[in-house]
Formats: sequence, structure tokens, C-alpha cells
Amino acid sequence: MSLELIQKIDDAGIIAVLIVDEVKHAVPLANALLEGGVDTIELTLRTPAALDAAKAIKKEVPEITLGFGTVLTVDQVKAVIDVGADFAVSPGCNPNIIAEAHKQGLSFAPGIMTPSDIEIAVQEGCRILKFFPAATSGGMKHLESMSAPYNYLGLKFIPLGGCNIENAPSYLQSDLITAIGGTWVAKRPLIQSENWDVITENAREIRNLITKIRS
Ligand SMILES: O=C(O)C(=O)C[C@H](O)[C@H](O)COP(=O)(O)O
Repeated sequence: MSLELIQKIDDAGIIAVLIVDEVKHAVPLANALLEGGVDTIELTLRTPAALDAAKAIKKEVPEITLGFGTVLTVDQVKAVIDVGADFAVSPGCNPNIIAEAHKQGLSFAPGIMTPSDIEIAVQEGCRILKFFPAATSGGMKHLESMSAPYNYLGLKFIPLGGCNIENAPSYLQSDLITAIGGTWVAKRPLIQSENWDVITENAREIRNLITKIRS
């Protein structure tokens, strides 16, 4: 990951994870998030609309730092690069996919939940890792204990999975965390019902919390 991207993600503090069913939702959704101060997103590759949604956002809302999630195959690595992805993440830690991403110049944060996952990710040259699923695997208690032997490497983590406005402070108060992420900011039904005002409000709420915690 480039230093510039690492800084951008750290400045953002929040990555809105999005499941987009209709391409027409992409631009108003990105604008709603931006209005609330959230400029970093992860579009999951779980819907057929995801790649075209990215193209629309890249064209119409270039301020957005655009990542992809659920990147599981070599073909998907190529596909997200083709639509201009700034970074990608995966739920698990697959060394083949990380190597392919790096070979093609794509910043990649693999999912880790065990020390073995961390060691594979580090071996593949990753320093920003996605802690997934964060809440059910024990939250910060689990991450602090698991990552202690590797602290000297300066790893940073993005907790995902079960994060929300209530438990956000437990993560954001730790130096191990560069940003948190989750679907709660723009839940799928909110996107489907084009509830842009609520999405802006959710975005503003987490951004204000991040500013408060970090000031
Ligand atoms: O598929 C990926 O690569 C992901 O990044 C997984 C997402 O981070 C989680 O699905 C978010 O889960 P919730 O915020 O708990 O709804």
C-alpha cells in the first residue's frame, strides 16, 4: 500500500462497506456519504452491479477513495483494477490472491483472524490488515493479544464485521487501528429505499465521533 493511501485511510478513519444492487444508486449514495464527511468506501463484489457502480462513482464522484471487498479470485483482482480500484480487501488471507494483487500493483488488505493469518499476510508484504470478523472473534481484546508478538513490525488493522456506532470507540481508541469499517453507515435496505438523508446522518455521526476521539 502506498504511503499516500495509508494516510488517506487513516485520515478517513471509517470505510463505508456497501452492497449495491442497482447501478443508479451508486452516485447518489457516494454523494450522500461525502456530504456526511465519509470519502472512503468498500464496494463488495457480492452483487453484479458492483463493477458498474464503481465506474459511475469514479467518473462522477472522483473525491471518493474507492476500495473493493470480497475479492476472492485472480479474475476479480484484474476486474477491480480495470475499473480503477484504489485498494481491495478480502474476508480471508489467501496468499495467491495477495501475490496477484501486488504483482498487478493493487493495494491489498487481506482478512486476518489468527496469528497464522498475520504471518501469511506479513510474508506477502502486507502491513495494513483487515481484522475480520472483528466483533465475534473477540474485538480489541482478541486483536491486542493476537498482534502483540508482531507489534515491532508496525502493523495497522481495519476491524470489519459487527462494527457499529456503539462499539466504534473501543476500536478507534487503539493505536493498532487505522480505520474501522462496516455496513451500518449505509445498510443495504437504506440504499435500496434511496434513504440518502439517513445515510448522510449516519456518516456524519461516525465522522464526528472520530474527530472527537482523535482530538
Ligand atoms: O467481504 C469483504 O471483503 C468484507 O469486507 C466483509 C465486510 O467487511 C463485512 O461483511 C462487513 O460486515 P458488517 O459491517 O458486520 O455488516
